[in-house]
Amino acid sequence: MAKTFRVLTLNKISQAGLKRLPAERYQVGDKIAQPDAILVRSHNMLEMDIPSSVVAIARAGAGTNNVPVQKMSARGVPVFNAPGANANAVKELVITGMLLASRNIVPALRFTAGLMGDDATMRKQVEDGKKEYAGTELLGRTLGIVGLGAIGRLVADAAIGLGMRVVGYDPEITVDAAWSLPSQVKKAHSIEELLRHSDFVTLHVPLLDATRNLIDDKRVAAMKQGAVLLNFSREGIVSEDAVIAGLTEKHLRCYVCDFPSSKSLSNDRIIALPHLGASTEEAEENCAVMVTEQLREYLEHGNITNTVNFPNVSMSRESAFRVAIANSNVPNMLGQISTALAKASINIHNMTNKSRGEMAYTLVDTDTALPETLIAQVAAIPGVLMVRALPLEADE
Ligand SMILES: NC(=O)C1=CN([C@@H]2O[C@H](COP(=O)(O)OP(=O)(O)OC[C@H]3O[C@@H](n4cnc5c(N)ncnc54)[C@H](O)[C@@H]3O)[C@@H](O)[C@H]2O)C=CC1
Ligand SMILES: O=C(O)C(=O)COP(=O)(O)O
Repeated sequence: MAKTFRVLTLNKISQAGLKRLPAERYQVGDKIAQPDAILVRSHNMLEMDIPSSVVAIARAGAGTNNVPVQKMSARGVPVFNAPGANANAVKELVITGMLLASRNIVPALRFTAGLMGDDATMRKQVEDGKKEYAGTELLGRTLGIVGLGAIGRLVADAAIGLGMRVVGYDPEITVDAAWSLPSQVKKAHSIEELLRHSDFVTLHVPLLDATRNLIDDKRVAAMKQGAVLLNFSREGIVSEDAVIAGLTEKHLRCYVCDFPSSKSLSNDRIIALPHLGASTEEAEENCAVMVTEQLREYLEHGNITNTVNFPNVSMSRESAFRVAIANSNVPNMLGQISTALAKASINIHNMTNKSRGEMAYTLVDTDTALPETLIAQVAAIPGVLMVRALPLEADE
């Protein structure tokens, strides 16, 4: 009988994705014990005791700072995500954020909500009061984009469409990303250069040690007088105290973010949304479909696409017997693995091996099944982190 997989969900995952895990082979739910895999969105897993049964974690979204990636790497567990699957949703909210700030929409709505009297009285209050909320236009203003990945690129495109000038900064931009950038995007050579010239600054970088407090008091001071800062990345990328000081001194006009805090709620120059960046039907479906498909390929065949800690590795199945091995990227691992197989008279039909940083991953298809004792022997090779036998089921 085909092995069934147990998948624990730590957040609500779109049904469109869950449907990709067929009930004949997958038990999915928020109470699953001893899971093979975990599906998650923003649930904080950093302090969680992750069961040893877990062989994969799938984040239905972009950022994986809520997952203990290093700990999982040491256990040979890949952490999947859904690059780009929610980028359009975030882009649309960033454009919304610029418009909310530039047109003073939040205080204007508060004013409207406080209108009283009959319609004629209200009309008079509107015409007398509206001058308080006069704003500025985006056309011709400069938008600085820090991080030109999936979201940053789309924001650049949309802003150019609205007639803005765009300057970008991303020292680690991929070749593909650079190719797909609109040619109008000017390159800044440092964050400071970008901050100096931008009327709006939007951040689209992951939260890493290198990006924590990326916008601190010095960088707030380096921003243009009257600039608007937008943070739809992560709370920790911006020093909230530095921004609040900049707002108090009227150096900054407004801070728009997706991460409310007690300080931000009491500041009327801060527009804080409840982490809504990826909360659209489309983004939730895209992310869930992408990660469940990737997860299924991995659980059933060992193939890996889109993780943050493993290389992409895929091999088509020509034999019924496959073993997947995650190991430290150190010399002679492949030698030891193939020697163990040869000594057990197992013939290798096909094999692929790739590495990424400290992690290496190998798929070996064999002509005959690997006995349990041989699997245990391979697992015991120092540096081997995870071994899984993945026989092709009769009905596949
Ligand atoms: N508010 C929300 O609901 C959402 C927030 N996010 C956040 O946005 C982040 C970015 O998402 P994507 O664009 O999809 O990721 P991505 O991986 O496609 O792009 C990130 C870009 O940041 C660049 N980068 C890294 N370090 C940098 C630095 N120090 N300075 C400048 N650039 C740097 C990378 O080279 C890459 O091009 C995610 O990691 C997540 O934290 C993502 C989706 C939804
Ligand atoms: O994809 C991301 O990085 C996000 O921040 C989206 O988070 P969510 O899936 O909406 O909890």
